[in-house]
Amino acid sequence: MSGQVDPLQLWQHILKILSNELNNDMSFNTVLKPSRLATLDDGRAVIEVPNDFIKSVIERRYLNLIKDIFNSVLKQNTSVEVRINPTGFDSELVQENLPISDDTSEVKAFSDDLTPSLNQKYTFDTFVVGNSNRFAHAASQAVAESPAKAYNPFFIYGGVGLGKTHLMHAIGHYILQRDPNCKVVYLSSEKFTNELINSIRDDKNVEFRNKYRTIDVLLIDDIQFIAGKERTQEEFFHTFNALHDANKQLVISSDRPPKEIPTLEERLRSRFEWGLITDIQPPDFETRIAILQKKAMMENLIVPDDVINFIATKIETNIRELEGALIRVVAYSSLTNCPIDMQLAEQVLKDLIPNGKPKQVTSVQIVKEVGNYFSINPEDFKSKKRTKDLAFARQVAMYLCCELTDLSLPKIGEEFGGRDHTTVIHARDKITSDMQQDIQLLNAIESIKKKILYS
Ligand SMILES: Nc1ncnc2c1ncn2[C@@H]1O[C@H](COP(=O)(O)OP(=O)(O)OP(=O)(O)O)[C@@H](O)[C@H]1O
Repeated sequence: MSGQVDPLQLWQHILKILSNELNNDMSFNTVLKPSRLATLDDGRAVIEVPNDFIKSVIERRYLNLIKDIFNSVLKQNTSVEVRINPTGFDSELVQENLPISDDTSEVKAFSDDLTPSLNQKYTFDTFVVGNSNRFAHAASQAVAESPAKAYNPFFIYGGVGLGKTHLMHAIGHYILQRDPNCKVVYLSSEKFTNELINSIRDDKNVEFRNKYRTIDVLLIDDIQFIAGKERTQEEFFHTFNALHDANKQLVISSDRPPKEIPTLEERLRSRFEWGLITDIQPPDFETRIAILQKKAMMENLIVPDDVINFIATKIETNIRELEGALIRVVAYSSLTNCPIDMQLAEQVLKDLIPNGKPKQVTSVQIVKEVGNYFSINPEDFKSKKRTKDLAFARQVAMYLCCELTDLSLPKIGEEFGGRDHTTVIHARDKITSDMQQDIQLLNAIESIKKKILYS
């Protein structure tokens, strides 16, 4: 039977099943998608992947599932081997030990042809409105209804994980729904900077300018990262003017208001203040409950009210963490086959300190405990080395820094040898996702956390 199968088609089919099974875009896109079925002979499948990291993740986590799918699709016992063969894969995947581009899959920037790539989940429909975000939500809707007419620029600021990106994407979706030909571009200011640097390097300034000055709606996230980058500010200033003069909509987000962004040129600051500035505050208890209920409903999860209340009481300041806690409880229940109840929730979330993150934890303590656990020298966390074990331990440590400290993402990057904040975002999201599928990792991280918090 296997002799008649087109490996390419078969692999596409298997990937499709895997994607459904895993119900997890991030692992799928980053680990499984960059792979191919090289040969299939006599019940023996060889899968090729671009690097050792992907190989080891597939072997550790997905091999049995892949085998099962082969068996059921081919109706014969199939052995599966994973091999490294970097040729023919995207060069980024091959060079890097980590198979991931800078963007998290949650928030993909647009592709080079400026096709918007917005997270499907971030719409107005899925956004829960409460006192903390009512104004930002209403203003976002007004902007989406009448781009470049209501408020231009529209500036949203607020703390980490409070829904700024969600609202920006919702604006993008809404505008595109009404006018699919509208050129809507979403990107982070970091991406803007990187593209600018590339354009300078490749002598493509004109192309860069034309690209950004011919769009209808520019959604630019995390503008605070252009602080101190003079050339980027200069270029963004011209982009801003060109778009604004042409009556195009600009939506800008930041973790703080324009006047508090250090080393932001005055002319940019004043432009950011031309339109409407609105903030998002941490959600109140009722909104946290509503967010958890909505999330559970969207994911078809049945979570008892007392567990929802418990999570909403434990986590007050960050909606991403709120969702993360719910996911952890649900993952733990499905991995251990225990029902979701208060006992389980208390066990899974016992290390969470009420009222947000414990301020006293430092990255040094985290690196020490993670290093102890994985038998890695703390110094190595800052190094350029990227051996498999070290890279993984570093991601765990970055994840814990996001969870347990108040350090900003760029600051965490700095603590790990000057790595980019997008690397930190990737580490955080990857470990969050891995924990949902790997009970051992979940337990390991719980035990490291306990050491950090209580010893
Ligand atoms: N009001 C809300 N209703 C439903 N989900 C929300 C709401 N606010 C935030 N979220 C969810 O919380 C998570 C974090 O939100 P988002 O990424 O938009 O935060 P952010 O403010 O852009 O954070 P950062 O500063 O880290 O970029 C997302 O999954 C988002 O969908």
